[in-house]
Amino acid sequence: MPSVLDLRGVRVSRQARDLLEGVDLRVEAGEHWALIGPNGAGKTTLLTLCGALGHPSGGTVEVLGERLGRVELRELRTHIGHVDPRHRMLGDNTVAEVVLTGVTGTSDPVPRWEPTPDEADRAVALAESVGLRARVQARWSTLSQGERGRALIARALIADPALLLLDEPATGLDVAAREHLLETVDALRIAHPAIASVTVTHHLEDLPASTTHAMLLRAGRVYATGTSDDVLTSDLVSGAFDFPLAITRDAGRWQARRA
Ligand SMILES: Nc1ncnc2c1ncn2[C@@H]1O[C@H](COP(=O)(O)OP(=O)(O)OP(=O)(O)O)[C@@H](O)[C@H]1O
Repeated sequence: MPSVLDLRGVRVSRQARDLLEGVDLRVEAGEHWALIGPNGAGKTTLLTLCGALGHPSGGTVEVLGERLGRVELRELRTHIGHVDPRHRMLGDNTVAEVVLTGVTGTSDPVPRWEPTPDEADRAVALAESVGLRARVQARWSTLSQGERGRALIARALIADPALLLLDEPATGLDVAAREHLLETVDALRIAHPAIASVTVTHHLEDLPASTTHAMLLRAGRVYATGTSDDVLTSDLVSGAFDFPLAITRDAGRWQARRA
């Protein structure tokens, strides 16, 4: 079986600057990766390639066994759930409508497109599974930031993705909403054991306990990569951030403070 993600020697250049250089990343089914690094390290740029939203300037990127550059990116994207906090929509859609845009792969409901009864049922079931049972018909403008984050996870899951990408899913959430979200992510990893995921975060505290692997990026290069316990050490994280940090792991969760 091909890897879910296989990136080799990847370079991304913009305006004569390398945003990524020499990046290798292989993600297998059932693995849950954290992508960590200081501002501007290239995390979002790397996630863009994983999500088949762009091509590398050099090296090769295979997503779900398909080589970028040789396949239609749009089709490939239907197998990827991408939870992006910058997700924008034009209309004030309901939670159920937002979840269903995961079927059409669009930001807003497609005019004259109707879900099958099965798709409509699945949208409601997924909204319920992320704790939005009472909010299925609520409009986006009335949702809290935590409810929006959970609605976007349900949207990402409706197409049964093999790969889930989470870009700073906990940003802007209060502590209770964050814990709720992390429980949701842990639970879905148990419910869908074959799914692979990559989560970008600035804060180790925002990583679900089910995180299996980590990559530290620094200035567009891989600083460390491997299992989360090998990579999320005080020495390596301090090196990546150029700041003395003490990393601890307690009951599966990580914490960082000044060393
Ligand atoms: N289209 C572009 N043209 C030029 N530079 C870009 C472009 N997109 C991103 N950059 C630059 O590339 C670098 C990496 O950006 P990226 O968003 O991938 O970093 P990041 O690790 O996600 O950062 P942050 O933690 O701040 O979100 C940054 O210095 C950014 O300014």
